[in-house]
Amino acid sequence: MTKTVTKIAGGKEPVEAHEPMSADELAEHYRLMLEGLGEDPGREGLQGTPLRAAKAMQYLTSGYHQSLEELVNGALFASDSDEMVLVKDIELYSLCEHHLLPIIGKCHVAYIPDGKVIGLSKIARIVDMFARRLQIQESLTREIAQAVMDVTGARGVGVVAEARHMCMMMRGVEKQNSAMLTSVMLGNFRDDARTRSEFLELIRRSH
Ligand SMILES: Nc1nc2c(ncn2[C@@H]2O[C@H](COP(=O)(O)OP(=O)(O)OP(=O)(O)O)[C@@H](O)[C@H]2O)c(=O)[nH]1
Ligand SMILES: [Zn+2]
Repeated sequence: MTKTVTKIAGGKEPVEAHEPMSADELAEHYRLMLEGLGEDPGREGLQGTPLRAAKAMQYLTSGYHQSLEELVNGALFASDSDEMVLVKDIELYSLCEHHLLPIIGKCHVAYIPDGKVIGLSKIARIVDMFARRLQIQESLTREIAQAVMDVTGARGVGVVAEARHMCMMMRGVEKQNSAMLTSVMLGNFRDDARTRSEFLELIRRSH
């Protein structure tokens, strides 16, 4: 396996990383992992598992290979609205970079346009692009906010994420009811207390 410098799409700086493997190559590592866990990868129930798991993990980290530009695909529309746009309760499925276990929750994204609005679905796609990487919730929240800002040139962006970490529930401290809340406010969401509280108030409402 050669170590190369790969530009991770969407990241600000090129990061040093390995070239990704094919699903078949990655499956071989899953097969070894099963052996390492004392399992028999040859038994009937596990025969397709290494390749299945490899493909699943590739999908769950496919956000590394997406670019914001392709994802937005030009879906920006001229608008003179300067009212807040909020997309609430976007499902969030990510993987924690410490344990490779799921982070499950939801995310609320708001922005105040400055001349253009973005296609509604694209906000959810931006969330998925950063969620489908190995993450900590703080970075995930910040990357989503910054991407929405960069793409829309908005006056401000607010992102709140609330999620449960399987590494805290299934193992470790085994806390089943704790959730982590993170928020990032940019532009006038940061500078203007009224904008921020309108956002937080809208999130709190059930409809
Ligand atoms: N800040 C932050 N911490 C996280 C996130 N996901 C997992 N962690 C924490 O990362 C830490 C890793 O700590 P370590 O002591 O190295 O790992 P560990 O022995 O598995 O820790 P325990 O989970 O406490 O058993 C733990 O406290 C996790 O709860 C996240 O998104 N943000
Ligand atoms: Zn974890």
